[in-house]
Amino acid sequence: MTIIQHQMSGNHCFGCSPDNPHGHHIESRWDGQVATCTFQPQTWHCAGSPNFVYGGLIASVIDCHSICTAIAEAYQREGRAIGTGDGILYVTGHLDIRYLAAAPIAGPLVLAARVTEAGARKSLVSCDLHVGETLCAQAEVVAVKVPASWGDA
Ligand SMILES: CCCCCCCC/C=C\CCCCCCCC(=O)SCCNC(=O)CCNC(=O)[C@H](O)C(C)(C)COP(=O)(O)OP(=O)(O)OC[C@H]1O[C@@H](n2cnc3c(N)ncnc32)[C@H](O)[C@@H]1OP(=O)(O)O
Repeated sequence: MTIIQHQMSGNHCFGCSPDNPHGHHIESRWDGQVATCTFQPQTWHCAGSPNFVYGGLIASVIDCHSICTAIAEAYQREGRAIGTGDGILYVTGHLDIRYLAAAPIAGPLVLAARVTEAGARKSLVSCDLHVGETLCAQAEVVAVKVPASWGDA
């Protein structure tokens, strides 16, 4: 299955660049409809309790995974393989997360995202985050298309 981040060049993102040495290096697997991501939290990613994952980390992985899903879907809508031709870039306009259950630090966090509405300037992305059978977080993201030049170093 296509790993979205492996198809994009010039990505320096803390959450999703494969090349940022300090980043999370998330990988989003795209099947043409749904993107999935498995992220293994480390002990230092804990919240106030050592047993549960910090909410900001959850937001971070949801954010990147959802934006990369929007990018993948936009290339698909244009009939192009991800990363080919003129660059397509989206940023987060709005991120709305419901934290439904504390996420056990043992993880892994398993994310599934899909584009629910796609327009010329923005896409809406819905993302679920499970640990095991438990739905720990559910998010709605507004991904806004910006010029590819925003990705310039
Ligand atoms: C040669 C190839 C090169 C390729 C290079 C690629 C390299 C990179 C590769 C891979 C990258 C992977 C990237 C992952 C990134 C991770 C995610 C982040 O962390 S992103 C950082 C955090 N986000 C920001 O910093 C945004 C800050 N905000 C802004 O810049 C603006 O406010 C922006 C762009 C979001 C909106 O700008 P406006 O207001 O001028 O846009 P208007 O045209 O008015 O809106 C367009 C549509 O979006 C809606 N919209 C805009 N902002 C909204 C908001 N906050 N909430 C809801 N809707 C919003 C509007 O209602 C409008 O919708 P209607 O078309 O009318 O239906």
